[in-house]
Amino acid sequence: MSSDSNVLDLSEVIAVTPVEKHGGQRNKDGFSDIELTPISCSRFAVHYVEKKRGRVWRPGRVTFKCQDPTVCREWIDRLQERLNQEYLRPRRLLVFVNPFGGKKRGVQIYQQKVAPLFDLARIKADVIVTERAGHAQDLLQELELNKLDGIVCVGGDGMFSEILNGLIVRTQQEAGVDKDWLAAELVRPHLRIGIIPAGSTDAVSYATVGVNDPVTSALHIIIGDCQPLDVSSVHYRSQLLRYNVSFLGYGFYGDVVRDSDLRRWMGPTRYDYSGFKKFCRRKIYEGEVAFLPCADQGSSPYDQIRCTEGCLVCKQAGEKNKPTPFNPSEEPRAVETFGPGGWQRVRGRFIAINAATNSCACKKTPKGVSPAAHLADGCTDLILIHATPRYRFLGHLLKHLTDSDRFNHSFIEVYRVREFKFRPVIIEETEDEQVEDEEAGVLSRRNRRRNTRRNSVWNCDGEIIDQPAVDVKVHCQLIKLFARGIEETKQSSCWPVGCFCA
Ligand SMILES: Nc1ncnc2c1ncn2[C@@H]1O[C@H](COP(=O)(O)OP(=O)(O)OP(=O)(O)O)[C@@H](O)[C@H]1O
Repeated sequence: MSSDSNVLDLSEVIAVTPVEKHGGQRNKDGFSDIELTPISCSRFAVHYVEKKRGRVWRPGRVTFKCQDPTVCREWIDRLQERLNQEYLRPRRLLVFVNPFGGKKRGVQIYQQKVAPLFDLARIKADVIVTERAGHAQDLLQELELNKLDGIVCVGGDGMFSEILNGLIVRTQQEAGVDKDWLAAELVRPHLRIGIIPAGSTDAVSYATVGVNDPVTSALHIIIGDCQPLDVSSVHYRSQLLRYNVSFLGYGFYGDVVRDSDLRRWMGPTRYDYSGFKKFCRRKIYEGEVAFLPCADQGSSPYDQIRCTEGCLVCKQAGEKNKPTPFNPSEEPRAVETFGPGGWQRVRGRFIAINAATNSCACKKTPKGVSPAAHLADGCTDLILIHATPRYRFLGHLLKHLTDSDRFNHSFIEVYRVREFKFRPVIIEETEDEQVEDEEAGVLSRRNRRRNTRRNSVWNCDGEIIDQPAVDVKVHCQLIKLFARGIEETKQSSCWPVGCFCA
């Protein structure tokens, strides 16, 4: 409900509860401390989503009074019945909590901010606090998932990535689809994923909800929001490496994540430290990128229009990519990969090769790496940053802070693509070495050619992929989140400093 309106949309009602006359003190998060259920109550509370500034949601509450307790009971029952008919609302969730993500507050965040709301909305949650990295992903291969309506992760992008990978791999296994085959048409998981942000960057939460606020995300889950999301699969030869939903970066951003991973003890500031360090070094990587452009999309990375709630570009892509019913007795189908545009190639010396499957917005880069990228159009924005002096690269990085045309540089090429491949060129470096001249029996300086591998790694949604030669393919709307895309607001936030975490 907006602050200037008295109309309450039933789809944004959290719960209806009986209230005792003097009960229901609010605490600072807006929860009611006393909720009693007397048989003869004459008041009831409607808990609803209250929209605050900056896309933040809070639980609001309005109390109704009835003269007759029977009428009151009837109101409660009817409204509850109506809420039960909202079939997209989850009733049972599996929740994974990473106790070590971000500022290590995952368990507290869940217990204090999320669990009371799930209880209020009568959602049954089976909670697992992870014991090690990879725990959630492993459990997703063996747990019974049939009775669930969704899976929730409490943590950052790394934790979300575990749930994403675990769920997609499990779905393909059950459907008999070969996940390693790049051309396979993947089967969409039926469970939605909810993200309660409790990490350092929370880029997926930013890109899909517009804010990293645990209460807001919990409310999106409760009212059963549904946002389809594109997923890229990253392969090396005939092997799946990872599924990814937002950012892939080789070169500068790969080096930053590799360096920052060694400095986890620094907390979220590790990204800024490693970013500064890698900016000063400015390594150049040579290689060839081949890509398949989105020929029929009617949108481009240079658009001024942003992907927001109810985006038409995503809607049209969804209609074109309706899943064909899966028949396990059939051979897995191959998706046609060579569209009318055909493959294109760029060979060069790059500071960075980035792919943004959505805007990749985060707190310090509010507009994202590619502001016009869509959540669910079946494409990724491939950004090639060619070798250039440091000051010009800095100019590009600083443009991440503003809405000005950040791709308007001669050293940057941007393409909206469905698929791409990268092959590095291994640089041979010449080094002066002291070697022993056996015949003369003296030490002399010689030029010796050494094969020195100077490869970067891929930053895959904040995780490291060591293999530089990758094939990447976007799977249109492969998963669904408990979100609704970015809601339009009048005010926009902009942070004063840039960040290097992409
Ligand atoms: N119990 C655990 N102990 C150690 N590591 C864990 C545990 N549970 C999950 N992890 C791993 O911790 C890594 C980081 O977690 P997470 O993404 O939640 O936080 P973050 O890295 O601080 O946030 P962000 O990814 O948004 O920057 C993940 O890759 C995940 O696999």
